[in-house]
Amino acid sequence: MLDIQNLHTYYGESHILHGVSLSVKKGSVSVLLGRNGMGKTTTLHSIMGMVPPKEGTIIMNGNEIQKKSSYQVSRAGIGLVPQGRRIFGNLTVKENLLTTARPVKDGWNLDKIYDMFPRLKERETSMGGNLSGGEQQMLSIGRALLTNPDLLLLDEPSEGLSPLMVREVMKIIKRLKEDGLSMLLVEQNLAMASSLADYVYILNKGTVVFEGESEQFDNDVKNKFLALSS
Ligand SMILES: Nc1ncnc2c1ncn2[C@@H]1O[C@H](COP(=O)(O)OP(=O)(O)OP(=O)(O)O)[C@@H](O)[C@H]1O
Repeated sequence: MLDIQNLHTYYGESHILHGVSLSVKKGSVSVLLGRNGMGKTTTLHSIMGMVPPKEGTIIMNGNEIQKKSSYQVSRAGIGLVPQGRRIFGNLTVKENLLTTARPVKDGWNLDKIYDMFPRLKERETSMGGNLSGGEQQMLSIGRALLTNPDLLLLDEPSEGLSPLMVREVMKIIKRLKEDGLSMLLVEQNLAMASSLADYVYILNKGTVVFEGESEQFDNDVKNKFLALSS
């Protein structure tokens, strides 16, 4: 579904991604790991056209998108749940959900989102800025789903959440996976990453230093490439 080859991305003169290649198969979850500052968010932003790459190709459903703007990438079928959630604080929950929605026959609609996240229905008229971190994460996921993406990019969805909320978010992502949604997940929470991944990539200084099936992502790999164990 998504195939990235040899991506080079810069911020001004700073060369951040050095030839990143990765892919997401239809209906599967690829997880992108790496310590802080290694280029995970930059990879997602490059895919979304927010920080366009200088070199490389990004193919989504057979079409090259590396030169498209963000709204075109969204129309090409990619949704983003951004790091830090990026909720519109001065819009209500319902407005947050509908502002970027793109209805599709038999796709996600407001009722389906409220079935999946009953808490958002209860808080429909609350301002986005007044929600808890967990509620904002639900809202951010719901907002992205309402663009009816074929592929969902999630940037550290567990960041800053309580253990209880991390489990909730994990359940939601599992359910989306069971429903067949393709996802590229950036995560620092190794337990969450391990339980959701079909395929794992590890980034180090803008280069993929490990890739493999989730079974190959064992403690040796974690210790060697992440200097962490789960
Ligand atoms: N807007 C920017 N301008 C200049 N440099 C940036 C900018 N955003 C990120 N960087 C730099 O690019 C590198 C990669 O950052 P990136 O946010 O992609 O890392 P990350 O792996 O997602 O880490 P984190 O988990 O901390 O978000 C870092 O060295 C960072 O300082």
